[in-house]
Amino acid sequence: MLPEVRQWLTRRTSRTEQWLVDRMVERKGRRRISVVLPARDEAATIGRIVTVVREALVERTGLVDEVLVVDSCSRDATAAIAAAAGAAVVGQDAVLADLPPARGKGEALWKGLAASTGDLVAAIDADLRDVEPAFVTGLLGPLLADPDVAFVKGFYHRPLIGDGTVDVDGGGRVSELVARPLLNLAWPRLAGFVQPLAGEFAARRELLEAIPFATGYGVELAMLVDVLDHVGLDAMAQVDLGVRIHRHHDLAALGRMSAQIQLAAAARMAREGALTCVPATSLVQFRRPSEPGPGGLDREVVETDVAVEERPPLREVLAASRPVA
Ligand SMILES: O=c1ccn([C@@H]2O[C@H](COP(=O)(O)OP(=O)(O)O[C@H]3O[C@H](CO)[C@@H](O)[C@H](O)[C@H]3O)[C@@H](O)[C@H]2O)c(=O)[nH]1
Ligand SMILES: O=C(O)[C@H](O)COP(=O)(O)O
Repeated sequence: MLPEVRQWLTRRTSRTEQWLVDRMVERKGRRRISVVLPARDEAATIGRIVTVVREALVERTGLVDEVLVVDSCSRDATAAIAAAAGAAVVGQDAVLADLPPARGKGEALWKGLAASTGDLVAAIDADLRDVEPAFVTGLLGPLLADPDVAFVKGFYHRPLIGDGTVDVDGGGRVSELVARPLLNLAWPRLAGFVQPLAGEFAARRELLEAIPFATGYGVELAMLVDVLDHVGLDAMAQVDLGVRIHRHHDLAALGRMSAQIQLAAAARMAREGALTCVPATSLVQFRRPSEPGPGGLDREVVETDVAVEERPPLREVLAASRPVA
C-alpha cells in the first residue's frame, strides 16, 4: 500500500456511531440534504427503506429534507410502494426528458442528481435489507463536520446468504474479483477503499455535477476515479456502516456487471493515455443448454452488449439548457 494511502486510511476513515444526529443538524445550518434511491424492481425492499429514512431523519430530526426514489423502468410496484411510504418518486426517463434515454443504475443516479434539490446528496441502494438510519447519518457526518471533505463512501461487512447458509464475509464477489484488482492495478491511490463498489455514498452537489456518470454498473468505480481526479484523495472519506445485507445476483449477471465495470475503467484508462485499443463491448458467456447443441457442445452461447454510455457532467447539460437572459 502506498504510504499516502496508509495515512489517508487513518485520517479519513470513521464509524457511523461517531456521527451524532443532533450535532449534525446543528452543523447542517440552512443547507438542504437529499437522499436518492435508484430502484429497479425493488418492491420487496423499497417501502421499508423509505419509511425508516423518512421517519427517523425527515420527520423526527429534520436532518434530511428530501427522499427521492428514481424508478429505473421497474416492472413491479416499486414506484407505487415508494410513494405510499412517503418518498418523492420520479421515473428515470421523465427527468431531462429531452435527452435520449439510457438504461442502468448509473443513469438512475444521474437523473436522481438532476431531479433532487439537496446541497448535499446521499445515495443508497434500494435492495438493502435491515437498513437503519445510521446508514445515512454515517455518510453525511464527515461532510457536515469538515468542509475539506467532498465525498464519502460507505463500507461494511458483506455476508453471502444462500439457502440456509451464511458466509459472513463471502459477499461482494465482484468487488473482490474485479473492482479491487483493477483499482490496485491502475489507481493504487484508491486501494484504501474497503468497499469500492458500495452503492452508499454522499457528496457535495457541486462535485457530483462536475463529473461524468457511467450509465450502467460501472458508475461507482467511475465515480471513485473521477472524484479522485477532481478533488484529490484527502477530500475523500469512508465510513463503516456495519453490515450490509442485499439480494444476490446469479453468476452470469455478476459477469455482465463485471464487464460493465471494466468498460468504465477502460474509458478512464484511455482518457489517461494508459490504454490505446478500443475495448470490445460484446460479452460472450456460456450456459448449460436444455438440449445438446450442434457438434455435441454442452454449452449454449449467450452474447450480450454490455456497452455503457457516459453522461457528461450535469452542470454542462444544465448550462446548455438554461435560457439565456
Ligand atoms: O438498471 C438498474 C439496475 C439497478 N438499479 C438499482 O441500483 C441498485 C444496485 O443494483 P443491484 O443490481 O442491486 O447491484 P448490486 O448487486 O448490489 O451491486 C453492487 O455493485 C454494483 C456495481 O458496482 C453497484 O452499482 C451496486 O451499488 C453495488 O451494491 C439497486 O437499488 C437497484 O434497484 C437501478 O436503479 N437500475
Ligand atoms: O458488489 C459486488 O461485488 C456485487 O454486487 C456482488 O455482491 P454479492 O457477492 O454480495 O452478491
